[in-house]
Amino acid sequence: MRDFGDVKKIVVKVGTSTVTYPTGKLNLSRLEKLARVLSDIKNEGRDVVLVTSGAVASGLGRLGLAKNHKTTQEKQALAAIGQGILMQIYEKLFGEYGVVVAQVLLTKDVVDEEKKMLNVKNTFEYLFKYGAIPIVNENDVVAIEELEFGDNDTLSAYVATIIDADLLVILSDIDGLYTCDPRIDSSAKLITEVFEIDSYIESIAGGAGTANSTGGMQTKIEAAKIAMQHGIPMVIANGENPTVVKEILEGKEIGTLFISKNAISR
Ligand SMILES: Nc1ncnc2c1ncn2[C@@H]1O[C@H](COP(=O)(O)OP(=O)(O)O)[C@@H](O)[C@H]1O
Ligand SMILES: N[C@@H](CCC(=O)OP(=O)(O)O)C(=O)O
Repeated sequence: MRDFGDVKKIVVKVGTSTVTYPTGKLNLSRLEKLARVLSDIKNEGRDVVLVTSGAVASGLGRLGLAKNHKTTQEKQALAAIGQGILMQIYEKLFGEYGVVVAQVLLTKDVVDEEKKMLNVKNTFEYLFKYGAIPIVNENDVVAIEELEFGDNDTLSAYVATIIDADLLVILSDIDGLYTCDPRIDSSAKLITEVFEIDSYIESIAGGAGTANSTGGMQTKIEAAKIAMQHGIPMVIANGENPTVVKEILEGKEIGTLFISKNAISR
């Protein structure tokens, strides 16, 4: 039986395939549900952070370009165009529920340099004090190799550790971790709980499922490793209906839960 009733701080990550259509246009009905459920969770008295992908895809969508415009420079420029599109819709949708949002763009140096990490930590703390929902993405424009997370799955796990979250939820276009990629093998079975990332778990995690996404299950397993090392439970679930976040907090057995044995006995 899962019990997340006491969760005070939650990080929710949404992938490109959850927030945009393959055309790169925004999935408005899904974003509306996401803003509603996260506002509701905030109203319950929890601190909420949203880590959102979709900037590059939104840039593609706005310009009406094909998916193959994806050199690093193209992606950086597309992200610069798309990030504003994302923030504009979040500002509008959360605003309808009276929730203040804040844009936080991060690069990997924040986890490598103590002073920067402290600045970021303090900013999150004040945003929570102000009752805001921080909306996080990688700062793609400056994220050259040495500075980059490269994917928002590991970014969300680092954010969870920085704010000392009680739960990380990764919403994707799939129900959770399967015994192999269900897009390739229809006999794949959903794994409901993982207590340790061993070589078997690493071996079954494949790459991205859609052209606009990054990392696939591999980067979600990397995220799980980071979260588990810090004793933070993580759930991968299908973001098709974002109200699933509320159900997860209610303790429903949804998706794949990653939890270290130490965290259970705490
Ligand atoms: N073992 C696995 N279990 C589930 N999905 C897997 C697995 N291996 C690879 N995948 C792929 O990972 C995809 C989800 O990751 P990704 O495409 O990066 O989406 P997102 O944009 O949500 O991050 C799935 O659609 C699936 O095709
Ligand atoms: N920072 C990029 C997201 C990269 C990424 O990890 O995407 P995804 O695999 O869809 O979570 C963007 O906003 O387009």
